[in-house]
Amino acid sequence: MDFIFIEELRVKARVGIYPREQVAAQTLELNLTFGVPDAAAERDDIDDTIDYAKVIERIRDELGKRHFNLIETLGEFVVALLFDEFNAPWVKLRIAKIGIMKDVRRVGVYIQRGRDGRAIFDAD
Ligand SMILES: Nc1nc2c(c(=O)[nH]1)N=C([C@H](O)[C@@H](O)CO)CN2
Repeated sequence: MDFIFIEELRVKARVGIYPREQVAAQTLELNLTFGVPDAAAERDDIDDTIDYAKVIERIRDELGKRHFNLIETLGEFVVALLFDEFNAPWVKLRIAKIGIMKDVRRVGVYIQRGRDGRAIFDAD
């Protein structure tokens, strides 16, 4: 399996348990890796792979119109989007809030999963 990675993607989203986080969007940083079929590289055709530009567009679009209490729930939503809309066989996702707590640069969630529910292996 080959892997596509998207690093340090900045996305605006409303996420958090506090009232101010429910009304105001904050910037999240996403690091995302997902599996793609080896056949894509062989045929050199965008239709055989997962278009990372479309992935970014869909994440921005969906996160822009919802509120999540927990960063974990937001993370599971993004992973489900990759499985359900893009048929990704394997996903690794790290999502961080930036600078929201004193003396903490980033805080967030890390999810790694195969579409069948198992963590198959690590892409690193
Ligand atoms: N496990 C979690 N703990 C906390 C979360 C969360 O999403 N998952 N969120 C918050 C607040 O919204 C925080 O971001 C405000 O500083 C606190 N704990």
